[in-house]
Amino acid sequence: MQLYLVTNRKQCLLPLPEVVRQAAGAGVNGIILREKDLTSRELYELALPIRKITGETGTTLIVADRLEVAMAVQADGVLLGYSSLPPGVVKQTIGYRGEIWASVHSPAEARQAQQNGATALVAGHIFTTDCKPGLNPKGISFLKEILAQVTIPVIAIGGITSSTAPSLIGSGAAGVAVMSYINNAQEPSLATRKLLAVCTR
Ligand SMILES: Cc1ncc(COP(=O)(O)OP(=O)(O)O)c(N)n1
Ligand SMILES: Cc1ncsc1CCOP(=O)(O)O
Ligand SMILES: [Mg+2]
Repeated sequence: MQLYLVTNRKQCLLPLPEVVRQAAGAGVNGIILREKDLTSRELYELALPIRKITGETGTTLIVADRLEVAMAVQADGVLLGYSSLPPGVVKQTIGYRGEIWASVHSPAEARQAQQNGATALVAGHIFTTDCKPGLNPKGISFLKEILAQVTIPVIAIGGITSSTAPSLIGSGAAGVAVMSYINNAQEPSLATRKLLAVCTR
């Protein structure tokens, strides 16, 4: 399984570019830059050094929500959520040629996203997480329902740690996306290595 870091600079004990540098250096497969509260200009300024770091390590960079920022920094793709442009608009109307990932929360959304040109899906939240307070986790059964609907890669998100990730091996998920476990770590490189050891088992 692949391992993706979803950024959250507010959880970080170090400056975000340093967390990204450590995770990328430790071998994470990709960075999903998700800082929804920033303006496009602010996100662009933050994305520039992160693009430089990921370029040096050959790590995939996906920008969440903001297609214009993804294009401006020549990221590998965009991750579209509820408040973003729909995948079909990004692909057909705009003609974006990069990766188009979609954040999905039901089998119907997953099917629709694939039909409209999504190249991968991020599905969750699978396990309990402080990032989705008061919301019941959807569990591995939900992941399986999504996998049954689509042929594109599906990445599991929500509550992924070195303790929960092993239960996803063999589930069919192409990867896992992690926020708290790495952003919030004293040593993001160590947290990344621990998760990679599980994911590559
Ligand atoms: C039921 C439901 N509605 C909306 C959201 C927010 O989804 P999304 O746009 O994917 O944003 P994040 O998942 O990145 O917070 C949701 N999670 N669930
Ligand atoms: C963006 C997002 N969508 C579902 S859970 C989540 C946050 C990541 O969860 P965690 O911090 O538990 O890795
Ligand atoms: Mg979501």
